[in-house]
Amino acid sequence: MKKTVDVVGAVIRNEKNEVLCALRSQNMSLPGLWEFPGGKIEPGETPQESLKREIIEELDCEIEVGELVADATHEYEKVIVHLITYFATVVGGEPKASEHEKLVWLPSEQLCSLNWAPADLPTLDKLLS
Ligand SMILES: Nc1nc2c([nH]c(=O)n2[C@H]2C[C@H](O)[C@@H](COP(=O)(O)OP(=O)(O)OP(=O)(O)O)O2)c(=O)[nH]1
Repeated sequence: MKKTVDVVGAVIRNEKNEVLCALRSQNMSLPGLWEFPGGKIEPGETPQESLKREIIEELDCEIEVGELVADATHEYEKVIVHLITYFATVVGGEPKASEHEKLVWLPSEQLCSLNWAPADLPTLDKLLS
């Protein structure tokens, strides 16, 4: 049976209402696809706690976590990803890519120009609705 992983992602918006998009690098699974930064929820963590921790680890900045955006499951070839996304804002430091290939800020209406990880499509639908 395929493993299900619980993953949390941040829809980080700035004062111009742009969204931070992160490109998965060649060292990561799903290389070359765009995602919302975040990662796997560890045992004993709330999704919000995981998200703050992952963003410090991946982007070296502090966020405040807001409302839920989407909660959806996608079956990949080898794994089932249960992705929960939340709106977030940066409250300390500036996002810097350490694991990702690059980061870009895009207005919502341009998000569909990127090639997103399939699990992220319900989040995109919410952002564009
Ligand atoms: N962080 C994040 N992961 C996502 C998104 N969409 C999506 O399908 N994923 C997948 C990619 C990974 O399989 C998993 C997240 O795990 P992770 O961020 O710890 O990725 P990872 O590269 O360290 O995973 P792994 O290769 O070590 O298994 O969820 C997203 O928007 N954000």
